[in-house]
Amino acid sequence: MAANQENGARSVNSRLENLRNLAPVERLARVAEATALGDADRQVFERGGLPLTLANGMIENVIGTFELPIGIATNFTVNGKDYLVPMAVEEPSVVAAASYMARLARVGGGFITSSTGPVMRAQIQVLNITDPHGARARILAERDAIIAAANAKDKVLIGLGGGCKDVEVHVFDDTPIGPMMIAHLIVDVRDAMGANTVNTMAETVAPLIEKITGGVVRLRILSNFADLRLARAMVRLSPETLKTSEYEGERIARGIVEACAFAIVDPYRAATHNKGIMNGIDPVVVATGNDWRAIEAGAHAWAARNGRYTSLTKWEIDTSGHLVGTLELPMALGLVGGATKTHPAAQAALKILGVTSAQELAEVTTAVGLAQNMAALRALATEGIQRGHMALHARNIAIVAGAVGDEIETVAAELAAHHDVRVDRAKELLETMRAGKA
Ligand SMILES: CC(C)(COP(=O)([O-])OP(=O)([O-])OC[C@H]1O[C@@H](n2cnc3c(N)ncnc32)[C@H](O)[C@@H]1OP(=O)([O-])[O-])[C@@H](O)C(=O)NCCC(=O)NCCSC(=O)C[C@@](C)(O)CC(=O)[O-]
Ligand SMILES: NC(=O)C1=CN([C@@H]2O[C@H](COP(=O)(O)OP(=O)(O)OC[C@H]3O[C@@H](n4cnc5c(N)ncnc54)[C@H](OP(=O)(O)O)[C@@H]3O)[C@@H](O)[C@H]2O)C=CC1
Repeated sequence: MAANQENGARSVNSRLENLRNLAPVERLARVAEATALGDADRQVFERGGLPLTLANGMIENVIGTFELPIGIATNFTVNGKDYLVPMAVEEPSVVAAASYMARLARVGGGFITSSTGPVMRAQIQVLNITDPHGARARILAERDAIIAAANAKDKVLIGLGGGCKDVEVHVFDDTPIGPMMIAHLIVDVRDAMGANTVNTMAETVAPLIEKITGGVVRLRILSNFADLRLARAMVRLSPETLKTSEYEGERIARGIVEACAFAIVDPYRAATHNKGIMNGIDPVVVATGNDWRAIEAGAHAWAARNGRYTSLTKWEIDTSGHLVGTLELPMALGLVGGATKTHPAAQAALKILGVTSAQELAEVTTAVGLAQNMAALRALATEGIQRGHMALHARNIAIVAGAVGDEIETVAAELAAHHDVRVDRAKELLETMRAGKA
């Protein structure tokens, strides 16, 4: 079904059946039709996303560009709206897994999400003070003047309803270099990721902070522990939806809850469990031109916020026997700023996604993280990860072994069918195939 663009609102049907069986060019046509993607944006994907001239303006000492595949996760419904989700990632089975869980979730209405406002913290480190608590009191007494100074320069952000909203002070009485006072600017960055925005504010108010405290300011930089900028996703599935030909739905639900309990108590497992969540989140962050290091830093800081590294998700069974999954984490994503506007593929990806605010982007991305975690736990708690993952990884192995063109699918299918996904086996198969043709 084509996108409905009436009144600026867009409605997409994300259940693009059979997309997996099309050639990439046919898939692009189908996605473009479904999302009413214009010719210029389509061409971005056909030709390769980033011209060298633009790349050269983005970072230093550019010698070329580095490409990743971009796939579309289908079936997502978030807060009653369908999304086709662009994911830029090198790992097989990630896009398939997200699409699969989104297909199951949509039976019960999809994902429910919410978020806080787009609020970031900038930190200003103040040294050489013998009375850090007195300095704290002086800063808080001058709160309004500090906010006014921070907001003096960024007229665009203020015009959009954003800007510095508050000042917090954290005192560390005992550090390796003596007492330290850290002032935080609490800034609503609207649709930006906000790092440059808040860094500029922190540098602007630093002389005022020195004057008020009598100390010396050193670092003036945002915190990637964006604990005031949280996104949340929730999903609820019936056992009937979860069941497969091999496993009862109740068994799968219980297996997912047990797997999550393992990650809640054991940091060795939590690291892998959370990596599985980031398997869903990072590809959307990359595809939309956002800063994935910032998202990773925020996620893991949040996972360790109570002093012990733990699971980012929670999986439970409610009183009616439904599986309920939740994910909450910092999600500092922008629709403007950074590379989001510079990179043509990021712009085209945002059009496919059809989000209209940074908060909406953060919420959809969090729903993808939750779906990805569910896929991994469902597989791990039942048949194991290797069947589904290695079957799709087999194409990679075939390429490593030297397969080209049609040989890739043929060799991969043979490897997967015998659950023997190894490069040396792929080479043997190739030799046999080529000898047979010669
Ligand atoms: C891989 C699947 C989905 C196969 O699962 P399956 O049961 O073989 O799939 P299926 O053929 O029955 O298809 C079911 C749906 O999956 C999707 N799907 C299925 N195949 C494709 C494909 N080729 N291309 C596109 N979409 C695909 C698609 O949505 C399809 O529905 P349809 O739309 O066809 O009605 C499943 O085994 C799975 O979800 N496995 C988990 C995979 C995973 O988690 N991968 C991440 C990499 S492993 C890792 O790094 C993380 C980890 C595991 O360590 C994290 C942790 O430990 O927690
Ligand atoms: N630790 C970290 O994570 C760090 C990350 N970075 C990098 O910073 C970049 C992101 O910074 P960011 O501040 O988002 O980028 P930009 O400075 O590029 O963009 C933000 C600016 O865009 C303007 N703007 C226009 N429309 C809007 C809108 N709707 N909402 C909000 N602002 C709007 C604002 O004002 P105006 O037009 O007046 O500029 C705002 O200050 C990323 O590239 C990131 O990698 C940098 C330093 C550290």
